[in-house]
Amino acid sequence: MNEKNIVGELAADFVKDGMVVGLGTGSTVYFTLMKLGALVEAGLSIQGIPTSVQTAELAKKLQIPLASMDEVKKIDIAIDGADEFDSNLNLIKGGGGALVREKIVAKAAEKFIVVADPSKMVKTLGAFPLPVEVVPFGAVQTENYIRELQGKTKLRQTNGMPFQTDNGNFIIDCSFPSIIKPQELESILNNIPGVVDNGLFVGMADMVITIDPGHKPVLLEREKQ
Ligand SMILES: O=C[C@H](O)[C@H](O)[C@H](O)COP(=O)(O)O
Repeated sequence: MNEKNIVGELAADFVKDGMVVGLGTGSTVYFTLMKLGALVEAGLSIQGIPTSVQTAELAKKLQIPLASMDEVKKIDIAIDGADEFDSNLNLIKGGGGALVREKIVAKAAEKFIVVADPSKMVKTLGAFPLPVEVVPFGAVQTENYIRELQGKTKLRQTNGMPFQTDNGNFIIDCSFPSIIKPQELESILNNIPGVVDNGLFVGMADMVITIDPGHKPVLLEREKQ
C-alpha cells in the first residue's frame, strides 16, 4: 500500500454509523472514499456532503448516499487532503481547485480530519503556491492587487484556457516566499475585491493523519485553545 492509501484509509475509522460526513477532494482522500464505499456496501449508514463535482461523481459510483450542505443541520466529521501542513496544523489547500467548498464544509464540521502523506509536512507554509479563487470579472486587476503583496502570481490554466472551478471562478496560484503569519495573509487576501477565498486553512484542522518513515500511522492533534 502506498502512503496516500494508508493515511486515506485510516481516516475512515473515525466515521461512525449515522454520521453526516464532509467528503474532501483529491488523490489522498480518494482512498478514504474507496474505504467508505466498501463500508457502506457492508451496511454502514452515512450521508456524504461532497466538496466537488469530482468527489460527488466518485461517491455516486460507490453508492455513498449524498446530501447538499443546505439539507443537513450539521456535519459530524469532514475528511480532506492538504497540499501542505505545518506543526500548528495550519494548511494550504486548493491544489485541485476545490478550496472554497472544502473550506465551507470544514468550517461546518464538528471534527475536521486531514489526510496527508509526510511529503506535505513543512516548517513554514508557502513552498506550495497558494491558490486564490477569484471571480472572472476583473481578474487581471484582482491579480495585480495580489501581486502588490509581494507574491508572484500565475493564473491557473488548462489547455491554454483559464481553469474554472466548480463555482465558475478562476484560480490564481501565488508564490509567497514564506508565510510566517498565515492568519494575517488569509484575511488580507480575502479583503481584496474579487477574491472569493484562498487556500489557507488556519486553526481549522483538528487532526492530521500522516505516517512516519517506517509507515507507522502518526495522528497529530491540534491543542485545544
Ligand atoms: O483542491 C484540492 C484539495 O485542496 C486537495 O485536498 C489538496 O490539493 C490535496 O490533494 P492531494 O491529496 O491529491 O495531494
